[in-house]
Amino acid sequence: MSAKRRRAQRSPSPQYNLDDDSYEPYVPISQRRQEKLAKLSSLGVTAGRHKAKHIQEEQEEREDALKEEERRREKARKERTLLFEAQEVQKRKAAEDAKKTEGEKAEEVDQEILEAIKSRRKLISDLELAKGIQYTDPLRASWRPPRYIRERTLEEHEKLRDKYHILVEGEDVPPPIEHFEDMKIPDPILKHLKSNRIITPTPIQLQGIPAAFSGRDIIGIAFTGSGKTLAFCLPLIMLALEEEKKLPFVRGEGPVGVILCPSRELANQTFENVNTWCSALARDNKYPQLNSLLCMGGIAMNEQSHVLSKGIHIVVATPGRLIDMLEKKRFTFNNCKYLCMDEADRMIDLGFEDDVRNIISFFKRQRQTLLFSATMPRKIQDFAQESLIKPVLVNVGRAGAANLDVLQVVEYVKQEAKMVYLLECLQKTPPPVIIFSENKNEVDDIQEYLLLKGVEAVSIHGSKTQEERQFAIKAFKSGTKDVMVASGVASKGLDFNEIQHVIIFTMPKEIEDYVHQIGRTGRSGKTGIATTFVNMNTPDQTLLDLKYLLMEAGQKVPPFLASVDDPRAVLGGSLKGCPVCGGLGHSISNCPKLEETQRRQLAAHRNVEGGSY
Ligand SMILES: Nc1ncnc2c1ncn2[C@@H]1O[C@H](COP(=O)(O)OP(=O)(O)OP(=O)(O)O)[C@@H](O)[C@H]1O
Repeated sequence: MSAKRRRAQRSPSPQYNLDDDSYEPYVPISQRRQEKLAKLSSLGVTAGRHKAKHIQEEQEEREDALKEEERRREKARKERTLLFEAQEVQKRKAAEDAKKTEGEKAEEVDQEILEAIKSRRKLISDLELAKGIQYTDPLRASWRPPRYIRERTLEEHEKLRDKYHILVEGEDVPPPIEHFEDMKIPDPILKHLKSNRIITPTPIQLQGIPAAFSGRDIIGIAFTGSGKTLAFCLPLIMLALEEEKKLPFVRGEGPVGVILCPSRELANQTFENVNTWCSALARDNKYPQLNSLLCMGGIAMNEQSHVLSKGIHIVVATPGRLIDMLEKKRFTFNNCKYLCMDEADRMIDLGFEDDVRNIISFFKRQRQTLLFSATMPRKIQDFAQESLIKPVLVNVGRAGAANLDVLQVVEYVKQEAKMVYLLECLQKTPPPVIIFSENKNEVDDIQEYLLLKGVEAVSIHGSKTQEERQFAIKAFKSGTKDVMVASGVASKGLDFNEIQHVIIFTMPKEIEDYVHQIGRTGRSGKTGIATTFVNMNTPDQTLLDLKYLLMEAGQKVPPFLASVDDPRAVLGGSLKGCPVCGGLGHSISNCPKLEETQRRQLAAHRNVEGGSY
């Protein structure tokens, strides 16, 4: 083989081998130049776009950063302003506070406490609450004042109220009526009242009775012994009479209304009054017999089975037994439309509030609600106003003021000298006399001492049996016994005839209790004396309450009492009465009643907690 042929076999020429990968076809220079140009120009545009995008992004980032910075600055500026404002407010407040007297500051604290304790549930039934029932108008009544009274002007009504020192609040208050004869009361009752020397209405009656006859809810406040019982019993008797006339009651029907009392003694006394007036009515053949039921602890219900076997018109009750009877369905409140609470401030405050709510939940229809008392602190009045429907407030004198027919004597008697001085004190007037003490043991000690000294004395307090309590009251009322020694039980509402003298052996902490206690004398327009022993053991605050009460009633203030300074006056605060208990000598922040309430609530709370284990 020639050398030329062998070279050709080992290394073939690239131009001729078409299967070789490295083969590149020939492209003319002009075409290649154009293609390069196109490639370059296309590369240039993309880079421009990328670049523009990049620039825009950078720009946006810068703007965002600027905005962020601006926001931070604004926030800081605002914070600085708020801080500044807060500092300014603080400075202003400090300056204002500096200007305020200690008294004004104390008043602010009192206001805060009052606001805090104000939040109470309205006195409406759970059923009404659940169904969202809200009555807006008072019950309709068929009674109307006589035409000539309706035709009087509002000024004439107001003049009459002024004449009797009656203050009223409320919408469309019914007119006052000066004579029982104009109230359309049935003749037999009028005659009976007359025979008991009840001839003209007292101020609470002349405004309270027309308002109640008109179907209005009432908050009635008038001093002790001013005839409130008739003012709330008579409207119920009239209502029962009207219902009975429409359709006579048969077994299982009724009652039309209920009167609630805080103690058995008071319930018993009110029941006797209602019975007397109903009997007076039934003695006249023109009128039907109205049946009333006394419903309170301590009496066997079978004693009353004869009443339960007929229709019942009126129930007078203490809360506990009433709830028991309602739960046992001995009668129902399906058609009950009158609820009255005597000594109402006590009923809807300490101790009974839950019972009252429970009782209200048995009502199935709208009712007329009446609250009566001699003492009614502002806090309770406000609460009551909220719970009633367009109530009429009838106020005779300041709520919680003492009866002006009572001569109040306050004496400083050392603790160890009290018993001996008591004997001397008993000589001031002829019997009957009531002696009050706050403490059950002290009541027993006093009675024992008096019995040893030959004084005919009986006693009542919460630890005595019902029989003992009833015996004591009967013996004292009938005049068999000259002196009754009692704890607070007997102070509220009991109407003993002709009591000449009340001796308060231990001054109660709450001034309301004092007002009720001295109110056992000076009733029904008669005068009486109240002697109160105080000494080192009587707290200054109680002495202050007493001092202001004496001043208000225009009574002599003994020097030792006059010398008790009021810290509020020293601090320059206002001397308004306490809204919780009505005491004039202290503010809410040191109210003994509030302390007592809190103590009870704490105790109740502990009991509940204890019970859950
Ligand atoms: N219009 C009247 N005229 C004369 N005496 C009356 C009149 N109304 C009631 N009384 C008599 O006055 C006395 C006191 O009445 P009542 O017990 O109703 O007073 P009160 O205002 O309820 O007192 P308290 O706040 O102490 O319960 C009773 O003996 C009663 O018979």
